[in-house]
Amino acid sequence: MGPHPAVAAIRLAVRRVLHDLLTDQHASRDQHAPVAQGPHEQPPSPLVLVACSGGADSMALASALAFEAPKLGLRAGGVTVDHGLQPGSELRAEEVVLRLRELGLDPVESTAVTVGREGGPEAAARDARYAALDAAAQRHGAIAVLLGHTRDDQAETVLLGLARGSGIRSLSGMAAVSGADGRYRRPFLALDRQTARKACMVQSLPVWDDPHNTDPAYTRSRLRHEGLPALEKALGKGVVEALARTAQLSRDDADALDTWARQAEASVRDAAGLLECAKLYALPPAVRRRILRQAAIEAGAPAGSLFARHIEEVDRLITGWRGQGAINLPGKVVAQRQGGRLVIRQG
Ligand SMILES: Nc1ncnc2c1ncn2[C@@H]1O[C@H](COP(=O)(O)OP(=O)(O)OP(=O)(O)O)[C@@H](O)[C@H]1O
Repeated sequence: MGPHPAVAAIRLAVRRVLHDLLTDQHASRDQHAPVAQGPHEQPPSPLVLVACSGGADSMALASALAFEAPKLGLRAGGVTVDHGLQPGSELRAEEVVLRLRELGLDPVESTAVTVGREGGPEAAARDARYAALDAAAQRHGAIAVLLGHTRDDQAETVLLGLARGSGIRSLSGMAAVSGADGRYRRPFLALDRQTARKACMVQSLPVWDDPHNTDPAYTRSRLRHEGLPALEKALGKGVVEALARTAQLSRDDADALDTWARQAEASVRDAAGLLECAKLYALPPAVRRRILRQAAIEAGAPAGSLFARHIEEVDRLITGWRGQGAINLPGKVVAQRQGGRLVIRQG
């Protein structure tokens, strides 16, 4: 008898990503000159880490990685991050370490971080977590770090982006591949959370439910427990899948527009490299605003504090010119129109 369908589904999702990783590995090895090896020196087999909170999604992911990696000649390890946000969090992290070792992962480690305040509690925890995962990947020379985000997480991310009102890039949710050199992989992005939970249940894997996931103080938690269920009630069960599909479509659209904007950018600059307002005016707004945003970032505006409303205001120097003064942007960057040129620079 084969494995339970939920277990088969999580393993297949992981197998696909491991295959992609091996293909990438071979491609990059072919590009580089072969490394001289002594007669008995065997290069260690590549290591893939799973980032595991101990929750159902990442425990399911860890179990599938432990099963699939050795079959493909890969080593499987795990990292759990102790955010130190609740009393006893270090004990829980140690428990996760034990569970991962029981699955046969090696190396396994827990890493403690200090969570700051910047950008709110969720963003601060996320920043600290990714910094720790990056460091762990480097320390162990891992070729990838797997994350347990599911289709449901993707749907939540799309809704959060929609509510921010900031364009299709934020509707494109999380990428299946991201981070430095495509280090982060999300094998479960097309898998529903129920399947991951089921896979843990039938494999008798104990899981830990993060109290933050049910804490109504967190936006994502409210969305998960109130927002999405209300949407499903109003629009039907397919809404999660539709939102995840929206993410993929939006990502493709956003990528295409970014490429278009990069190509158009050179053609709207004069001989001195200044942006010409008349040429910008002739471009579609989606392309023009991307060029303006990029120019502001290059002038020193921090991307994370540059919002759609900032760019809209700069855009009005092009499309609604009536002699406005200089516009202040984050990072002390100033945008102003001078003699048919748009000048964006640090003020
Ligand atoms: N403390 C942590 N240590 C290591 N990895 C983590 C930690 N918290 C989250 N992750 C990684 O990020 C992914 C998404 O986490 P998040 O808390 O947003 O979602 P989740 O649905 O609650 O996931 P899970 O059920 O695995 O906890 C997890 O699946 C895991 O891969």
